[in-house]
Amino acid sequence: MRVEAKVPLKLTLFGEHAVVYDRPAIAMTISESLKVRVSESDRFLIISPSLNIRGVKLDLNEMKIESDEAKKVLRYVFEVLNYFEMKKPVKIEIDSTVEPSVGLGTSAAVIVGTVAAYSKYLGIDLNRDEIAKISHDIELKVQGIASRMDTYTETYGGLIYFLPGGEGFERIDTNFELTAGYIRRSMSTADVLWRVRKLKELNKEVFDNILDVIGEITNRAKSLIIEQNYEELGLLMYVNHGLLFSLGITSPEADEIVSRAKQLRIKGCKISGGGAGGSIICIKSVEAEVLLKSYNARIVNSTLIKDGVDISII
Ligand SMILES: Nc1ncnc2c1ncn2[C@@H]1O[C@H](COP(=O)(O)OP(=O)(O)OP(=O)(O)O)[C@@H](O)[C@H]1O
Ligand SMILES: C[C@@](O)(CCO)CC(=O)[O-]
Ligand SMILES: [Mg+2]
Repeated sequence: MRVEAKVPLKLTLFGEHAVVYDRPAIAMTISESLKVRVSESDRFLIISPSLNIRGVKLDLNEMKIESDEAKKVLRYVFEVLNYFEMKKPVKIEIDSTVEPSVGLGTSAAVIVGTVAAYSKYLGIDLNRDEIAKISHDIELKVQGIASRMDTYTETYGGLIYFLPGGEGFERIDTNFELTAGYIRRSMSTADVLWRVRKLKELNKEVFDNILDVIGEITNRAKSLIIEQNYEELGLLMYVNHGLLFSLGITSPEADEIVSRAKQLRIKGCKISGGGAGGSIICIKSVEAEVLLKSYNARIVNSTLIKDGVDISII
């Protein structure tokens, strides 16, 4: 039997990082996706063509490759297999339409896809809430810090508003067109999350005030998305980006792109996701695409997808 889980990737519209501290956030699934295929094998095999591993140690006698880096980047998959007590050995193939670690929720997608496909292969029927909860718990275990946003958005799909307090979420039933792309990153989202945590410990009051303003922006943005008022919404994107800059989450290149966007009167632009480079979203326009391309950004298909993870027996 071969089971395939197709997971839509996601863009964070507002509230990244703030959502980790129980502020609201808005995210949406897009046409880019990551697939996890699970099939019979006499030993555990993980195949992921888009992963680049730096540094290996080769035991020539045994012709075995050892890599600490490989162990680190595959921890998300390992923790899923551990959760299911590695009941049956399988071959796991991971194919993504984008590179790893670009601010599009690839870490969450690897987890959601492996949970969905491996549980189905084992004959365990999980509903979407169970897939989302198990996946969030695993992302939190691997990273040490994580909100429910990415794993729940990719499990359920659509344009989703996460309520303050870190519990509920609700679907926003409207369309929303963006121009999006990603540039190179200097670190993983987990690294950025821990750097931001240190900042919070330095000055909790200032940190919390900034997060409160991001929360207010996110709540206002929810209404503007529903009203399709992209003029005011775009202004809030610039403000949200500026607040992420104040928390050290952006990157010089991303800041330059967003500043140029404002200069070019592009309605709105901000980083999206973990930061340190990665994904950038703008209110849809030809100028935005030309700008992102001029910085060698990889343009992504940001068409809103209303369905979450899809599991099939192939
Ligand atoms: N195709 C893949 N195969 C195996 N592991 C992957 C793959 N893509 C991503 N990963 C795992 O996810 C990690 C990247 O997670 P990270 O959170 O930094 O990026 P992201 O999820 O794309 O961005 P964000 O969390 O900001 O949305 C990689 O280092 C690797 O461990
Ligand atoms: C940066 C962050 O808010 C979004 C990463 O896509 C982390 C999280 O919510 O777990
Ligand atoms: Mg991630």
